[in-house]
Amino acid sequence: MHSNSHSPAPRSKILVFGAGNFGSCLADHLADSEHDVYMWSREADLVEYFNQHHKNLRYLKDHDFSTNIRAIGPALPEADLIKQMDVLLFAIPTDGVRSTLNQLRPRLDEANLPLLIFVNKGIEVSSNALTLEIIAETCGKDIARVATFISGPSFAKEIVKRQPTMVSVASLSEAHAERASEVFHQPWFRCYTGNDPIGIELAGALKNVYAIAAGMADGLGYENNTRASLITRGLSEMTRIGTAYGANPLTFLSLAGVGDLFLTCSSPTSRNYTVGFRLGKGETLEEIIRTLGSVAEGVTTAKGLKAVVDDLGVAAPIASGVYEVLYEGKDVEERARWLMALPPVRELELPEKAGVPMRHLMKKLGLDT
Ligand SMILES: NC(=O)C1=CN([C@@H]2O[C@H](COP(=O)(O)OP(=O)(O)OC[C@H]3O[C@@H](n4cnc5c(N)ncnc54)[C@H](O)[C@@H]3O)[C@@H](O)[C@H]2O)C=CC1
Ligand SMILES: O=C(CO)COP(=O)(O)O
Repeated sequence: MHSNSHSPAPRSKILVFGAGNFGSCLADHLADSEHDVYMWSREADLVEYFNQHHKNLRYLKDHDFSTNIRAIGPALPEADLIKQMDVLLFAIPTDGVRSTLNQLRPRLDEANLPLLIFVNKGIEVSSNALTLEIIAETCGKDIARVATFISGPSFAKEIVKRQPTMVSVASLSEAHAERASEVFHQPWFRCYTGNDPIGIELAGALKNVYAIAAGMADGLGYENNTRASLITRGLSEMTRIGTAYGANPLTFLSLAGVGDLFLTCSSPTSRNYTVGFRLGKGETLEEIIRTLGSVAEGVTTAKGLKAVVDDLGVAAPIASGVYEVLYEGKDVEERARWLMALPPVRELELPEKAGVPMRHLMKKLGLDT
């Protein structure tokens, strides 16, 4: 008999790396979906407290977590535990991915590889690399070709309350994207699959920089017209950069693109928006980072993005303005006036010469036919 309802995914053994807001929230979602969940943290006190109280000592402190999650750490898990896993989920900031994968690589059995899912949203500071490239460099091209990426409008604080949420899931291997979607998909958490992981990654990383810009505008006291314009021009800018990189322009209309851009540019729940808002109110970046209590990846990504944009030679005035405030000591209000005083341009323009970074990456992955 045909049914439209979703049949439950087979029960999987899942190891989540990272026990911050997003790692612990996703561990909770997966455990609630009947999977067996392990959650690794590098913080020994968090591990002990979590296993005793089913509460996270530092993040989402009010939430009662599923008793079906076992916290482990601070040492990274050994090969015998990893061998038992169907899924490894990475929920650590982009700048921690390379060292984590370097340590894990010898413990992975390539003949029996678990499904790898990445949910970080950023560009690595030291290399300007996206996560797909980091995976290729640390784990090899065969593992990178089947790695999967989840991104979209998904505040951890709302997922733990089971607010209806929808995300994009992408991989160069659509079969693997479908597996990742099956692991996560629930009536309160819908997944939409695709085959443009570079586009999904760029969208997730770049929206954090535009969220800082939107927060700055709100902090300066500008109102709804300004925010809506910034979101739209941010989308235009992010699509131009992504297309020049080699991503599919349509990806920027996805949940990971405009969906997450809209979310983070319009809510104080976003840490990136909050960084911008506080800068707009006159606080220093150092003070904001010291007191934020959680990562705002847009701050480091603005640096990597500046290098990427300069390399691609595309116009990205909003991203440049954010970079100049964060790293060149420019005044927020002066940069806002500078943006408004730029000469008029055609509204929608995609770059003619596109795809050089993507072609380099595909070559690294042995997909340059
Ligand atoms: N919080 C949210 O609503 C969402 C977050 N994300 C992304 O997920 C990633 C993680 O973010 P959050 O969990 O919110 O950050 P967080 O600041 O709440 O927690 C970060 C976690 O990563 C660990 N960590 C930090 N550096 C590490 C390193 N070098 N090696 C190993 N572990 C390290 C920390 O100990 C902590 O457990 C970020 O890329 C973020 O952009 C994506 C969607 C939603
Ligand atoms: O990516 C997010 C929600 O989709 C979280 O945004 P912030 O990192 O700005 O809090």
